[in-house]
Amino acid sequence: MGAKKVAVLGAGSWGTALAIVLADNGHDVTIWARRYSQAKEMNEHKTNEQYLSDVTLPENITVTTDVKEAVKERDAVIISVPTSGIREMTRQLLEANRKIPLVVHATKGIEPDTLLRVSEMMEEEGIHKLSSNLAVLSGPSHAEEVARRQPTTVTVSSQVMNAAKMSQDLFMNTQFRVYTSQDMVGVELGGALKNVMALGVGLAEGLGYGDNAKAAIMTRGIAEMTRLGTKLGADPLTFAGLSGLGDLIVTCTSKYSRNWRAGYRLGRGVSLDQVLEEMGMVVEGVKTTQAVSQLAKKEGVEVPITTAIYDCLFNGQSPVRAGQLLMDRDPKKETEH
Ligand SMILES: NC(=O)c1ccc[n+]([C@@H]2O[C@H](COP(=O)([O-])OP(=O)(O)OC[C@H]3O[C@@H](n4cnc5c(N)ncnc54)[C@H](O)[C@@H]3O)[C@@H](O)[C@H]2O)c1
Ligand SMILES: O=P(O)(O)OC[C@H](O)CO
Repeated sequence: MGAKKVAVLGAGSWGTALAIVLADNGHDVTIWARRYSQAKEMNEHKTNEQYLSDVTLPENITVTTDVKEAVKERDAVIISVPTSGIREMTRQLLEANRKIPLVVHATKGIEPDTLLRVSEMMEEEGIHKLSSNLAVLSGPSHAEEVARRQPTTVTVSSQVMNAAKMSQDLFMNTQFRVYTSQDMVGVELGGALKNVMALGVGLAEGLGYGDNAKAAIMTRGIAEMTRLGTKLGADPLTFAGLSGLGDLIVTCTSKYSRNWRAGYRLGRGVSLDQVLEEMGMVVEGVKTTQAVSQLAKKEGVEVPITTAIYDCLFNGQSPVRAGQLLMDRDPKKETEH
């Protein structure tokens, strides 16, 4: 593929790491950052100290705080802001009013209250007026490793196969291997739901529980994710892939995982407000836990692990008691739904 002009909206850890992949592929990359001081640092010093320290940005990345400028004459726009910023970001994109051949979002969450996936939020805001090619990029990929060119595999998914293929061509390189999928529902849900399980594993480890508890939450967690996802129209096999099991493994076991770290601190008895303040970066799993609890109730799907985590986060439940209640449920067959 020839060099393209690409905009990345979001200068956090993930937006910056994806911009590095794109710049390595020879594309001309413009990042949109919210804060002028950050844009200035990235342009002048080629660093992003707050979100990705020890990384030098390639020369073919420029940074602006003007969305219109960022998306001018771009072949593709990548959106990498937290779920809470998706609507505003899409509105700003619509205000810029430029047709875009390809839009890829890389956000992992579900909106509380509306219970919509990220692509559904974007559709509701009218993204189709700018582009008929909307894809999601997801999978086991911590920004810290991607930015250091460590081997990583992800999935790009779109209902439009050509959009998935275009995304694959844009991002793929020898350290960043990209698979395609047409199960956007499953890929988006996998990326969002694994964050809830990572909070749970962190909580358990914060309590001092060991690898058995970790394996239990991960394995019964993927069963729970698959059960809810299938009810919402996803292909169950997607949950065995990179955007499901793959991302669950990395987020529940990596030292870089913010969701795991937040859960761990909660398990050590630190309050949710303090944990979020300490983190200084988005911990998507917290709001997603609220959303998944509501979604499961609405769909009549049993999600005992999510419910236990929800109670710890929002109902003052003690993590020890929540764990005990999970263990004391009625006996079941392993494959029972
Ligand atoms: N960090 C990773 O390794 C990683 C990997 C894969 C996916 N993701 C996902 O990517 C998304 C972004 O995460 P991140 O790690 O870059 O977060 P981050 O906390 O590192 O950075 C968030 C960025 O978004 C900006 N922002 C915050 N609220 C905003 C809003 N309302 N509107 C516009 N911009 C806003 C911040 O200024 C910051 O630049 C999340 O959904 C996350 O789950 C992260
Ligand atoms: O650091 P986390 O827990 O937000 O996870 C980041 C990515 O989703 C891992 O693939």
